Amino acid sequence: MHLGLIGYGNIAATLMGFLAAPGAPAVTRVTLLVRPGRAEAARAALADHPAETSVVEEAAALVAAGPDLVVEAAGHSGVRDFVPACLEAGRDVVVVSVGALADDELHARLDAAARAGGARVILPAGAVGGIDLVSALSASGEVALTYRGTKPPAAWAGTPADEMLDLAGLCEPATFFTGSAREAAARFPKNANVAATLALAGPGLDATRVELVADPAAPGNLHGYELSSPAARLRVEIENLPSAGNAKTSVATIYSVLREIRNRIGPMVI
Ligand SMILES: NC(=O)C1=CN([C@@H]2O[C@H](COP(=O)(O)OP(=O)(O)OC[C@H]3O[C@@H](n4cnc5c(N)ncnc54)[C@H](OP(=O)(O)O)[C@@H]3O)[C@@H](O)[C@H]2O)C=CC1
Ligand SMILES: O=C([O-])CC(=O)C(=O)O
Repeated sequence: MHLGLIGYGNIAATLMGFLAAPGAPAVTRVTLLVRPGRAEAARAALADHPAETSVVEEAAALVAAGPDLVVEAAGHSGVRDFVPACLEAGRDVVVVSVGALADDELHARLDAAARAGGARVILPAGAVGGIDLVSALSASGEVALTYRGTKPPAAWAGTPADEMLDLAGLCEPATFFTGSAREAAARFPKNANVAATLALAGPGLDATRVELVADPAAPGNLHGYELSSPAARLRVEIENLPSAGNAKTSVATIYSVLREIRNRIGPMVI
């Protein structure tokens, strides 16, 4: 497979490591799209990678390279800047920064671009699980979903939580946000993508209730949710290991992207 990758931060670099490991999906070529001025550093970092790699700085160059699948791992602005062009050119895109779709205008733009190009936007489960059931149950009638995201204080650094709490001095759990998934995704673009994923699979961005918590005793990044529907009730608690390169991002997110790649290559999808 020829993989297109947008962004070269924690997720992309860790993913490239996974793809270099024995038994990895057969990605033989990677075209990486980075911001202008970042290409040299990315080229140097990937010099020894077993796949054939090239680094470009414009969406047109990524599209021209002809990747079989594109993965966006560049945050909400990366979705806005580069994903529409990939879709219009007929490339399916795994959008990791799902919360970007909380912007209705961008959501509609992606939808139109995908239709125009005959391509698909693939929303991975990311750091959360059970999306298959949430999505399936959304057809069963009225669905209610409440999500709680709990992370250690350091994972909320640089977010609005910084202004609301003394993160470094926190001695007990503090709930600093309650609201809709749409609001959470917009205000916490690096931490509330999971809320958007659950909402898009389930009752929608405005109906999904979200609580965000900083907890100095949290053993990792915790994602919990409760769903009730006419067909089933569901209670999920996930304890995720933060990734080494970014405390905000759980490692499971990167395995989830790897799964999307594996499912595109192998004969069986699971
Ligand atoms: N679905 C899910 O469950 C999850 C989704 N996420 C999403 O994934 C994103 C990436 O996570 P992670 O890799 O850990 O974050 P990092 O901050 O480590 O990496 C983000 C990278 O994206 C690059 N970037 C930012 N804007 C653009 C742009 N417009 N064009 C190209 N590159 C850009 C940055 O480049 P530069 O160095 O130039 O700034 C940086 O290298 C998060 O921001 C979050 O939105 C994260 C966790 C879970
Ligand atoms: O990786 C995580 O734990 C979840 C996350 O940051 C997000 O939802 O944006």
